Amino acid sequence: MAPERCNLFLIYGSQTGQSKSIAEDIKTKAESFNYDVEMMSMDESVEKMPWKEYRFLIIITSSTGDGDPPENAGIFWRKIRSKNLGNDYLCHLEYALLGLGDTNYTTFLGYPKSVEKQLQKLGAKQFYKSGWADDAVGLEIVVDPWIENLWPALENQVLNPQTLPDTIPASDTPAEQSSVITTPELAVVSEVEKPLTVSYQKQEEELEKCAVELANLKISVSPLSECDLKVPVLPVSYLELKFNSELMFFPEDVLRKPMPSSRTPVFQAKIKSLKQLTSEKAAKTTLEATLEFSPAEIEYQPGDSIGVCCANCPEEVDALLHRLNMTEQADIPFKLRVKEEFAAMKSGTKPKYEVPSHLPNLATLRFVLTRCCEIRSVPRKAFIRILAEFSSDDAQKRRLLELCSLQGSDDYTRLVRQPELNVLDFLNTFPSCHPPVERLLEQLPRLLARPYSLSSSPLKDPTSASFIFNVVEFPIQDGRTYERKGVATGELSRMLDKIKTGPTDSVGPNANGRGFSLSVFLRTNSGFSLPKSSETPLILIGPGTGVAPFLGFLAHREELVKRDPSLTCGPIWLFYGCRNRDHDYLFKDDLERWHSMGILTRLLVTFSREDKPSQPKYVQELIQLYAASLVKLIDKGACVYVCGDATNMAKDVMQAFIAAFQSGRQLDEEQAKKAVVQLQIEKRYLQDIWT
Ligand SMILES: Cc1cc2nc3c(=O)[nH]c(=O)nc-3n(C[C@H](O)[C@H](O)[C@H](O)COP(=O)(O)O)c2cc1C
Repeated sequence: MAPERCNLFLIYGSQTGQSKSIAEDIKTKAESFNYDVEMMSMDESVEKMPWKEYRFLIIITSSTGDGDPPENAGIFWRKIRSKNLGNDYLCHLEYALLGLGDTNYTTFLGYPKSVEKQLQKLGAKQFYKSGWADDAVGLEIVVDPWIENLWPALENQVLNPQTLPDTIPASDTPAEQSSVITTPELAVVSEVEKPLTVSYQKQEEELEKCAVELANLKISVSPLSECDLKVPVLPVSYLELKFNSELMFFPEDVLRKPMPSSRTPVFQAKIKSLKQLTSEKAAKTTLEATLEFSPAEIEYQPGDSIGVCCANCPEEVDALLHRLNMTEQADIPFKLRVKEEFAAMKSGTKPKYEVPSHLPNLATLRFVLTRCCEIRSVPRKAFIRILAEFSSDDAQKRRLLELCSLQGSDDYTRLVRQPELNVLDFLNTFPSCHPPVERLLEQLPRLLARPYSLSSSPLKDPTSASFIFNVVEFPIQDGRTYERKGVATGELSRMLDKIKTGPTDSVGPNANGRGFSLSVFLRTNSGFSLPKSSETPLILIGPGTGVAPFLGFLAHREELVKRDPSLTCGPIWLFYGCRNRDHDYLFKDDLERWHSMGILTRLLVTFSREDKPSQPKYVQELIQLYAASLVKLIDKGACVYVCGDATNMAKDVMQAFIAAFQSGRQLDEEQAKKAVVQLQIEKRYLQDIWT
């Protein structure tokens, strides 16, 4: 309980919705403790600067791009760095900060760390140790205990303001960060749920029945199966659905609305072509989509990407509706609102509960589950707590409680998060669980647009743009109860199947029925664009589909040279990697043509699955081979661009450049690392990478 009526200012910076959803949880919990909470994005908070009416500030923010602010936190960042702010500008503020990042990125927690330093510079005092959560191992490992311990810290601070700890400076290295996140003083003190006793004999009978791959998800072992559990508080049920077949629902009105992450309008782009680039023998299937639009709708630059507002797989939505026993109501319009008891508010105050912003007030279940909700999202622990509540079988209920408990954190990470299970996997695995659909709508996050780097140049054709992607596939294993493809890549591959098997006229979903279309918006990426001068040497590293933006760069250069043959151009080196030259050497003809024209100075390709021991397998090995020339190019002002997999490739490539600087400039490892960091600071080592 809040020791006195107390205001909290809660702000979030979120690119893909995780920080926002954590902030929402904190708000709910804070209100249950009787705090008054004002919550908004970091950018929205700028108008309220300098927050004079608040004493306590809670910040939840992630890092995106390459240690950059999320899209709703950039204005905030500019504001707190304004030169005219004095060192005491925020000295009245006491803050707690939770940073979200991913150790796969070289600038782990870049933005939250920078925010913390800047807050301290402006005089803000830390009242609770910052939490640094790592998406690579599971955010909840840090987030859950950080939230649990926030309340005693806050209460203590309200009661004993003199005990404000000395501000703990933001740490810089990942090693320091991980020691912070695992610190034992974050031990949880939470409400203890009355332990549930269940018959384990029954569980053993179940074990025999269930498939081996589900056994671990469904069945626990001692000591977890025997201990008392600390589980999350059951979230309030606040939404209400009222079906009314006389209501009229127009999906187009909802689909035209901008996504929170889109700075540019969402529009319908026709698919001009969709084709498979890889041979049937290739291990991965790569497709190329070309979109058609009017130049007024989108004006892009090479290096930009496109956000595809995708739809969930219809069969999966059907299965979910069926499992929720809602098939018959699937297409009946409904009105969605906050239950009366929660909507009630004092005049002038904000309501405690609102219909989530990604859900329309009027829609059908099929529509919201197809277009609005991320039905593939990994259920958070609070959601699993709800699933437990609606399970009639004691053993299943107990197992669900274990999976969301503090004691079951390892199981949650290993059995739920790592295999990326979703709510349908849970409903399939726990057949006695029958949650009302409103509970899903309260918990499922927004279906996010999927970004793809554009692989074309507007100079070649301003009315079209292409992107390439691998069709992601997840087999039935590790608890996944059905086979699936990626959401957007699956949707595009289903379109391709229809194109292959029938005339597009009969199946096309767009207005005139002639073909297919996609809801898209442009995502500019000024941090990955071509240098202003065509004379700057370029070192491009993009194995697999990471080559996409570089195809745009090269097509752009080709057009520039066509328009002005006297243009002076610096050298371009491309490091590209495939598995096998016969199956997935994408854009071979274009690349060789650019090479023979002199647009591309060096075309260096590795083939990782060809049995030729003397040849390098991966791009980083090629970089090592050409280290001396690359260092010379960098000394002449070259920009290095890296695009593709963040988990291994980007780290190995950076390591290869560190080694190149060591040998090329006779530096020790520390000095070589600093040289790469210096390149990053000068915006000459640029990354567009993904996990
Ligand atoms: C395109 C992209 C870029 C990212 N860049 C970074 C980064 O530079 N540093 C980092 O620590 N985490 C990075 N991350 C990881 C996110 O910060 C992490 O997944 C976080 O949980 C996302 O929270 P949000 O949904 O609130 O934005 C990146 C994630 C994506 C998708």
